[in-house]
Amino acid sequence: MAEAGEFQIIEKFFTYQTFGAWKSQGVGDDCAIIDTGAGRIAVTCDMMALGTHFLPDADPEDVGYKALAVNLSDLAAAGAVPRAFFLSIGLPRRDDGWLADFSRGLMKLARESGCALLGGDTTRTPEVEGHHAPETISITAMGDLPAGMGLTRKGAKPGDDIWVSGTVGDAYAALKCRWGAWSVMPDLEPALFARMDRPTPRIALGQALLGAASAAADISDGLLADLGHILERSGVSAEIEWEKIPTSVALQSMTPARQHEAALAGGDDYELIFTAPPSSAERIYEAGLLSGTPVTRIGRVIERTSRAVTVRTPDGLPVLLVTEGFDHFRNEE
Ligand SMILES: Nc1ncnc2c1ncn2[C@@H]1O[C@H](COP(=O)(O)OP(=O)(O)OP(=O)(O)O)[C@@H](O)[C@H]1O
Ligand SMILES: Cc1ncc(C[n+]2csc(CCOP(=O)(O)O)c2C)c(N)n1
Ligand SMILES: [Mg+2]
Repeated sequence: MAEAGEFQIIEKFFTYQTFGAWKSQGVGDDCAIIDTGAGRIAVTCDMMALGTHFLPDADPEDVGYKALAVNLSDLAAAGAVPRAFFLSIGLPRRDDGWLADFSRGLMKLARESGCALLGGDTTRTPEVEGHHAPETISITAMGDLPAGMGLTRKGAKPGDDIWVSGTVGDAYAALKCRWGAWSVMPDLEPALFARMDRPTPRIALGQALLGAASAAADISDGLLADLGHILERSGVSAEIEWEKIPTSVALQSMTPARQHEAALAGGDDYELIFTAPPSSAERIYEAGLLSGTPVTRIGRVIERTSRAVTVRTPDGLPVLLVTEGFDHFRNEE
């Protein structure tokens, strides 16, 4: 995990050997997979903060929904069945209107996914120079797995196909539009914005991939960044075909450079990216059908080379990216 920024912090300060009775596969996956003795559980922890993860004018109902959705997406990447979550929330002030909306969004997804709120913590955010730090929400979510099962980022083999669910790039494009940097036809805006506000965790697909996929991750930092995590942990490289990457009509209406940036390096997609041997292709299509989730084959795993991912285009031109994917602490040491 020799990477810059966010991942270097985790490697340097927060990667400890496990001790005690509960062991996991070690940090670096979407979930810790733990054999408790009584069974196998997957646990994840994801935070959202105003300004970093949502805009000041975001609808609090969307914020509540998304705070749980991003955690359920990590459980989906492990193939786990969501069972319970804990909510820690820091608020600068009491605002019952905001809280009622937040809670409605949160509980809607909790009910839909059968994932119960079992505890948490509520604090006022600290006051520094007369200002309270903004709203910060942290959720820890847990699910269970069949004995001995669970998807991780390790296990991709040369020759495996690379698959992605749904479409990628919309949430990033939506954020760019909201910042006023990019634009789309007004009739395409609502669907685009919904992808940023209410991501769909691919829970049923993740479970259907158990025993069929060789490695999996959810796309939060960007397709290339999260595929990069699979490749690194599996000790392999990849070739991707740009024209196979599934994108929405809204994204396709933008310039090729913007499509590349959003789909490959944008993030906030909460789609699953996974690998599987070609002999499992029928099972993967079946998993997509059973879970009602589109799945697309976008490339293949190759032996490790000096380059983690090569993106091929029909005209053979290289794909130039202005960003390498989301990293909270890039270029900051
Ligand atoms: N402060 C921390 N202490 C211990 N482990 C951490 C810490 N922060 C992150 N990790 C672990 O490092 C790995 C990468 O974390 P990261 O938050 O990037 O997860 P992710 O699934 O790639 O992204 P996302 O959280 O957006 O789904 C995970 O296994 C996570 O549990
Ligand atoms: C206001 C605002 N600014 C930026 C973004 C984009 N964004 C924030 S965090 C993240 C990656 C996953 O985060 P994490 O690693 O913390 O789970 C992305 C793509 C947004 N949604 N809202
Ligand atoms: Mg994840």
